[in-house]
Amino acid sequence: MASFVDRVIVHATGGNGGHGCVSVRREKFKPLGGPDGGNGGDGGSVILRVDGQSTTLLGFHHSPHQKAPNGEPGKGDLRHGFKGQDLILSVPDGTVVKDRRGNVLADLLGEGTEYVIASGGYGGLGNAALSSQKRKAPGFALLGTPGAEHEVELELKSIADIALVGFPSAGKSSLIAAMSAARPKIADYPFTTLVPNLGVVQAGDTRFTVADVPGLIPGASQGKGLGLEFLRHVERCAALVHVIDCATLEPGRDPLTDLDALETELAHYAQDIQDENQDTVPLTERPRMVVLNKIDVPEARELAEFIRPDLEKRGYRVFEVSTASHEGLRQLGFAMAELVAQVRTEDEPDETDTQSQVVRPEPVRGRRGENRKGFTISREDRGGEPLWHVRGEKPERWVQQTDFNNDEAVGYLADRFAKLGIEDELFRTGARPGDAVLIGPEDNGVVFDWEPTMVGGAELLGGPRGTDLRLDETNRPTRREKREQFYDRMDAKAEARAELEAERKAGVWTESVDQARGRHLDQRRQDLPEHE
Ligand SMILES: Nc1nc2c(ncn2[C@@H]2O[C@H](COP(=O)(O)OP(=O)(O)OP(=O)(O)O)[C@@H](O)[C@H]2O)c(=O)[nH]1
Ligand SMILES: [Mg+2]
Repeated sequence: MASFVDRVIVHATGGNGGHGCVSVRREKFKPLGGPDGGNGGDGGSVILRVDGQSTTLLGFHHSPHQKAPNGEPGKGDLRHGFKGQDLILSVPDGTVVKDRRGNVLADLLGEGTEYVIASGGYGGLGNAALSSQKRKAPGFALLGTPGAEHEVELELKSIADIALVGFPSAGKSSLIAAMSAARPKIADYPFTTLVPNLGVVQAGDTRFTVADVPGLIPGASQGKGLGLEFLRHVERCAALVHVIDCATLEPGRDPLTDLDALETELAHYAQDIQDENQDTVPLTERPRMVVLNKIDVPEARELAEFIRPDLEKRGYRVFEVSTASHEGLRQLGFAMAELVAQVRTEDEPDETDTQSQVVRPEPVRGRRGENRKGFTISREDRGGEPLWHVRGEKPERWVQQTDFNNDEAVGYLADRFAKLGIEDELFRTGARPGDAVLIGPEDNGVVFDWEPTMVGGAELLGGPRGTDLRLDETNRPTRREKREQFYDRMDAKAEARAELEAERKAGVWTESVDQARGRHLDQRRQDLPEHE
């Protein structure tokens, strides 16, 4: 027996980004023509998209693992790698996406609505894109990052204007088959219908959808029969139609008891779900009608006529039909159309309902405690030694992009870290050179021995943040010292002058100081070559 598939687990893996390429242009007479390695292409994403043609999640039951293609690596001569194509998975309208803990991630309503389960990795830059004024010919390229990997649970909650509810074999599938183009399986055993069938009915100018859901039995809200598996489908329908079998020969069953049993189950279920969907009309308050089926059987017709007044007293509109002879179906169709039109005018759809939208998972950015630059540093102990744990979207991605066999690439990574301020932050939080630094998650990160020299900023090494050894070593004079030096100089000059004057007076010199300077300048002028 086919199993009831409207809840499946999907393991989605985004495609890996292609690696960037390292290449140098070759040209005749130009031995080093500059870098020309192309970029890798981004990996494809795994995306769910609501498709009106799709009615079941059965496909995922058979192939739960879905992987989008990888991006192609870049090549020389500036050829960039192709992007991996997104893998679009068609899902029925009303698919709910949950994580493995049962939290709702997205509720896909409306044709074309998308949800990205696992995004593809980034393609790596080639050495052409990495070249800059300072780094003219990079001997490295960035690696592509791996695609994201996520496991989600998909759950289908059918959306239709009207849901047919009733005991197994009441004739729900027969009814939808008689009124629409849907061709569900019909058979004389309970639980023939395992997956909901949707049919489109046209009555007059009104066109509406009807969902035929699996049969309901007492205890369903506690999980009996197919239990909650299908009560879910009723949840999204604007109106309900009770289909009641008037020809059943089962002991203990008659139309009124059946109806009570159905209402009790719905009420139980409604209570359970009401907390979740507070903005929708409660299940028990949705408009409903009663269809008494199988009146082509004489006893059934009698019974139907007999109980009709009772039902009407309870406030239901009642229709006696036979899906076999098609008796009463026309009136039923118009009554359903009326009901639908009434519901539709009551709640005009908001704009968001008609527009298809793209739902993306929350970006990793802005995690709690992260600083403005997008990373956190926390101190952990590992065997008595401190371990500085760095988390953040950027630093983690940069590590993934680095080819650790290439020193130049490692240097580039170090530059990026320093630029982001990780270096400064490590100093600030009290890390010491030689300490272990873990970047990324515990199980999948990269551990470095921290060597600030490698990263620049080595001069900060000796002292704590705010002090700089260079400052202590220099002897730039203060203003006061400068003034003192000036006076010293002046004094010395005055002394020398006085001494000279004294010597001149004593007759050691035959000319004054000024005369001597003038003579000296004349001499210099004569020595200079003539200008032409
Ligand atoms: N005589 C008669 N038999 C009917 C009529 N409608 C349905 N049946 C029969 O009732 C049986 C059950 O019909 P289904 O339409 O499969 O019933 P269902 O409510 O979809 O049942 P589940 O899918 O098991 O919940 C089938 O053998 C039908 O041929 C009717 O109007 N008259
Ligand atoms: Mg059925």
